[in-house]
Amino acid sequence: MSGARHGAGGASSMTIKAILTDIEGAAGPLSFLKETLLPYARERLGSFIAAHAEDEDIEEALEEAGRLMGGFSLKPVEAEALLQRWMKQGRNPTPLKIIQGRIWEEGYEAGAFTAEIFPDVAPSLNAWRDAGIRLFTYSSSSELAQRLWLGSAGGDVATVFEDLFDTRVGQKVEEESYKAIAERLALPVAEILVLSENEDELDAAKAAGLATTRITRDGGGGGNHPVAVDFASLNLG
Ligand SMILES: CSCCC(=O)C(=O)COP(=O)(O)O
Ligand SMILES: [Mg+2]
Repeated sequence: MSGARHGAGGASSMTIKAILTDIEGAAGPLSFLKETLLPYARERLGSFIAAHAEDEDIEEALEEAGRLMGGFSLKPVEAEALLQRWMKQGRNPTPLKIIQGRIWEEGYEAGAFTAEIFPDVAPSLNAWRDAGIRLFTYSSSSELAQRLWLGSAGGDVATVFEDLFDTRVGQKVEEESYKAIAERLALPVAEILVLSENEDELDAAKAAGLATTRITRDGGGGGNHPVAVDFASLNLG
């Protein structure tokens, strides 16, 4: 078998060849991000930048942060203030996500926390893969942060995924990001199903022509997209 029917969208059921899933909110609880990961990063941004400003990836991230601000070269203290502001505003620019990922790596290694994954996720992913569906993530978190999360949640869930997309392909609320991913997958947009809890992300995916399902977890309904309460109840026909 090399795909599955997606009927949740109504009359125009189509063959789904790939699933692109969000992590926080769809595959794991948003509370882990909001109550554990973000505070951990917020408290350590200053000391991490001071200690790692000359690491190649951090230096590049800081340069990119300066470019996003109009071409400034940021002193460590200015960089910290900027990143703290972006976090407060709930923004996900790539340099911030790269640096957060590196801070979380230290947290995972120190045993400060373990990621949480909903129990239906791994069995559903395995079943979809066995049905011939190609699996991908697309998260606002960096590829490193995704690998850490997937590897920490009991068994390495990362192995079922063909690739992990992050904001280097574009922001999740931008239509162009989904078109770029479809090109990378070499699949027609309508054959890719996007799973997320976030309506704005799904609106962008739908505008690009991809199939969408909102994973609600709390059982809420409404909105512009088919809804499933979890991965196990997703209707792939
Ligand atoms: C993979 S853990 C960190 C999640 C994160 O940093 C974030 O911004 C939310 O990611 P999502 O998977 O909801 O795009
Ligand atoms: Mg999410």
